Amino acid sequence: MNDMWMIRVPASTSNLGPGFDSIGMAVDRFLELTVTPADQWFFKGCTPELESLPTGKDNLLYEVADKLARAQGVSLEEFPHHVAVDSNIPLARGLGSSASAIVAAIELVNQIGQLNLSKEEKLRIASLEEGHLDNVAASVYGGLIIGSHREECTDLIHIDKLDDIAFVAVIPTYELKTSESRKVLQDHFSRQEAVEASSVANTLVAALCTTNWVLAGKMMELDLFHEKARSALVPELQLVRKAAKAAGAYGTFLSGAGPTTLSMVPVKAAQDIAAALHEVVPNAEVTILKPELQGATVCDMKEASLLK
Ligand SMILES: Nc1ncnc2c1ncn2[C@@H]1O[C@H](COP(=O)(O)OP(=O)(O)OP(=O)(O)O)[C@@H](O)[C@H]1O
Ligand SMILES: N[C@@H](CCO)C(=O)O
Repeated sequence: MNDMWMIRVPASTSNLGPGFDSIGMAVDRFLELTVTPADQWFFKGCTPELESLPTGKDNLLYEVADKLARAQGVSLEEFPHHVAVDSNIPLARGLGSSASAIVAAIELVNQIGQLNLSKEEKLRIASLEEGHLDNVAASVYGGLIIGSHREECTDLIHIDKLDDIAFVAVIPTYELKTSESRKVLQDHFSRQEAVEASSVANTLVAALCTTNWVLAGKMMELDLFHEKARSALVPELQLVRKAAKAAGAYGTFLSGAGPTTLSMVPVKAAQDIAAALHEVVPNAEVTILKPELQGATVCDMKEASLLK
């Protein structure tokens, strides 16, 4: 890569209701790193939100990159770079900002250290770093991913037949850290609860894989793994769900650990459903997101200008 180059990583939603920690989808918001050789490492946030993040080696991007570099026998110290960090993925809203940073960091080391990591290797490294695969896998692969991350192995299926659907996102002004949102989760399920919860998840997967959006939307609203426990942290979830369904949405779910809610909708109805939801939650940002089929990419600045 010549003097200046770019890493572009899509945002992601995850869970999609009952696909807890195992289903993710990339959406058309992006983290973009512009990387230039320099005499020391420096991370410059290009938005007010990102300007609040560390500029040095305590930035998550460097922390993840350095951990991988050391494991691969690469010394980042010897290859300092200036990294301009731009992103329209809000922090702590359930749209995978930290996951996009983890994936970007892996791409950074892969490029600087000329590691030639495969997508599967990037997936494994990112899933081990994040602790679950849903957001990071969607950011690596793009599209829809359905997978299982276990101590010994990470497996997934990648789906990119996602025509005719969009998401109406309701992004509240308040933050909800994933770490906080995971603290309220139920630790134990009875056999009957586990069987019912997994039956809903299995049917969601089958519906997504066969583009049966009506059935997928129904299953998205029947989660038993996490949304009930989290509804106290995101009080508007039921209100949005009811209003979105009345306006023609397939279904509404908590995006990742929240607080953003996503309503899966027919593309042609997206604008009308967004207007209906804006009425219901006037203080939140209501916006339309589309599935993003392109996963993380590294390119020179000429190619980068074509991506916009
Ligand atoms: N684009 C980024 N660049 C550098 N560091 C980031 C970036 N996004 C997130 N981080 C780091 O990760 C931490 C957690 O990220 P975030 O605040 O987005 O919450 P989250 O709950 O992990 O994820 P989500 O964004 O899905 O809600 C942040 O406090 C920040 O230190
Ligand atoms: N599956 C994770 C996603 C976090 O972004 C959770 O729900 O906690």
